[in-house]
Amino acid sequence: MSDSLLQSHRDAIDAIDVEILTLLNRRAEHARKIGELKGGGLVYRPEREAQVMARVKALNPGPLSDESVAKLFREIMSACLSLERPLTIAYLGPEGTFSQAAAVKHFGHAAVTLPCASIDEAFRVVEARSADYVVAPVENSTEGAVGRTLDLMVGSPLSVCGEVVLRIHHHLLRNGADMAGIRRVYSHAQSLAQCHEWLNRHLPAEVERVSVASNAEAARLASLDPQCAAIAGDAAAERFGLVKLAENIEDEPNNTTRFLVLGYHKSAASGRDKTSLVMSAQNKPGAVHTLLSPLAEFGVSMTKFESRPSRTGLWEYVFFVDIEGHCDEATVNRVIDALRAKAAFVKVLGAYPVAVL
Ligand SMILES: C=C(O[C@@H]1C=C(C(=O)O)C=C[C@H]1O)C(=O)O
Repeated sequence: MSDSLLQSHRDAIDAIDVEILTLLNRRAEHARKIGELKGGGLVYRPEREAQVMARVKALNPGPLSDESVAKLFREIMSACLSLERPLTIAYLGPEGTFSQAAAVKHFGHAAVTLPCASIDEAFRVVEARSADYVVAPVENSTEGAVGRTLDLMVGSPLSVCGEVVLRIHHHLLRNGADMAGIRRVYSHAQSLAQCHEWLNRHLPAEVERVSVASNAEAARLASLDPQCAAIAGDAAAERFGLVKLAENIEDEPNNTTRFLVLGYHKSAASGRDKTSLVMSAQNKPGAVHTLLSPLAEFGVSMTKFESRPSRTGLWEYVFFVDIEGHCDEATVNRVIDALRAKAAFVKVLGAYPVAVL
């Protein structure tokens, strides 16, 4: 490669960077003006952000991938929004958990993330208005529902206003160079379960598996004791300076966790939304079938169905149902009315844009 050719490309990049900088700041000025129009009220608009991301993906001429472009715009919007007011996002800590990674994926790096000791506490700080939104795991593709989040949503005054889908990669981490002499492996119970087969194949049976409150806590414990290892992700490995002895050890290669974003504000319709509901059925044969019949009647698709024991009676259940569309749209609205006519209890947990990234 000739030096002059290289230099000419670098000169072109320098000139383009000046243009990008000007345009970014022009964009930020508009966002700031919008903030003023909002008068210090609701600043974050999930439906608008989803539309901006979907639009740039659709318009993207390449060679950058649609995903790269969406990620860049996520950060641009995060920085623009922080000019209005930085958002505080509560999550199940400590720092380095997948919940924190999900919060950053959804709100970008300009948001302030607030680690909490439990999912309960993360809900409570938002309910008490000490943080703006909570990002909580709701289901994993290998392990199924996160019961605590579902239970909390039933009684919480917060509404779901977004979802985040995160690919989960687990690594075996240690404060040491190889696998010799590991006595104990720490991780969150869900992660131990997600790596169960790998652990059976690669570690002696006598190695103790100890479940702790989070993967980041597991990494912290492993960083203190060289006889111990942890199963956790990249963020925790970096945060506690651990060596990755084995990468991507999850049994299911498409291991993915879905998180929900909840706050006091509702999301308006974006054009591509989901509505999450919880309802109860009477305890008699065919009750669930009858309960769900309005969905078929109105041609509304269900993207999730999950049952949980209700806290009110033995062998009574509540059902968590996600449907396509926004509850403000006519058809979805009519379906919800029809469900209310059949179910003992229906609560709309929230309506929100389908995850774009
Ligand atoms: C600028 C706005 O406020 C925020 C920032 C956005 C952006 O940078 O594009 C989009 C939605 C809001 O979260 C807006 O409401 O349009």
